[in-house]
Amino acid sequence: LRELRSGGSSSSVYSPPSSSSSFYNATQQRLPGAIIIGVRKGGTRALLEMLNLHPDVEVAKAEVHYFNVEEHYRRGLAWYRAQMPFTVPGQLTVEKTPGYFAAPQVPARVSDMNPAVRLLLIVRDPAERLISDYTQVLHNRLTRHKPYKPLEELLLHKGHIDPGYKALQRSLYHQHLARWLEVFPREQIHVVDGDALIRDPFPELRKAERFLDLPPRINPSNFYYNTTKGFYCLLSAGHDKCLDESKGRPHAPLSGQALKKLCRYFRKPNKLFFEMVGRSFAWC
Ligand SMILES: Nc1ncnc2c1ncn2[C@@H]1O[C@H](COP(=O)(O)OS(=O)(=O)O)[C@@H](OP(=O)(O)O)[C@H]1O
Repeated sequence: LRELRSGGSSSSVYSPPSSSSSFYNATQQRLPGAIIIGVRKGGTRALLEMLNLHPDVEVAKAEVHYFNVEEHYRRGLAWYRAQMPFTVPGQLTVEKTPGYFAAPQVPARVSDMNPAVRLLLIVRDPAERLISDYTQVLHNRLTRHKPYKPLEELLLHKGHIDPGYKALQRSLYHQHLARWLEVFPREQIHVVDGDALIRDPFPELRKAERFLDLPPRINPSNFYYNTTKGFYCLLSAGHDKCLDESKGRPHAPLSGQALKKLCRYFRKPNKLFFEMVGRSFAWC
């Protein structure tokens, strides 16, 4: 279990300070034993920060994009390991890169690193996710003073849903999951309900702890609802932390009619996804 949790260890990256303490000697950067693979805008940051409340978990603060960006992947595992936090034996290293889920080359690469690595997939209503995805791109463009088309123009072509729209494709969860299931057994992928995580994080965290074989250490008292933000924030050792303003921002508008078309479009893909994961979600 420890081997699986630590994902193997580094022998050369870290030179510990000269100390006789075996604790310091054992402090190293280790490959992740668990990865949050997506979905983009599903609540991956919230899940990572919440898992980080656990004393046996250390997380890579920034998205690593090792398996999905060629330039990073070419740098090899030593580079990947160097992006990880320092841990002591028995602690679990976790990283999150939402771009992994929909990138076709990633599942085999992750398996090459460690076929026993545990995978967390946080999903959210695919229509909401798409709108959130659009809102993020719109925001990025506006901050660079670049124009961007209204969502409806990107989403609809001659009044019908345009299957070529990238943000729509990222919401076709069954297609992406099928590629992961060619490489990993279903039991190795834990599905987190991102909508439930927003409503009440604790039950989702308890299930994630169980999946990761962690002793139950995250408690309901680690969360409080922040009425100003309209989301749960984190409480740990007297510190109070909300996610930044890019998480939980107002969504770009979409007409009721277009939303209805979108929901109808997702009906079949959603059903296929539910069959794959063996459970259903109350999505539109
Ligand atoms: N507690 C808490 N606080 C703030 N935000 C929360 C929280 N839990 C889940 N979420 C939802 O996380 C959504 C962003 O998802 P990601 O972190 O996966 O986005 S990203 O892909 O990394 O950009 C973000 O999406 P938007 O609401 O569309 O901004 C949030 O709805």
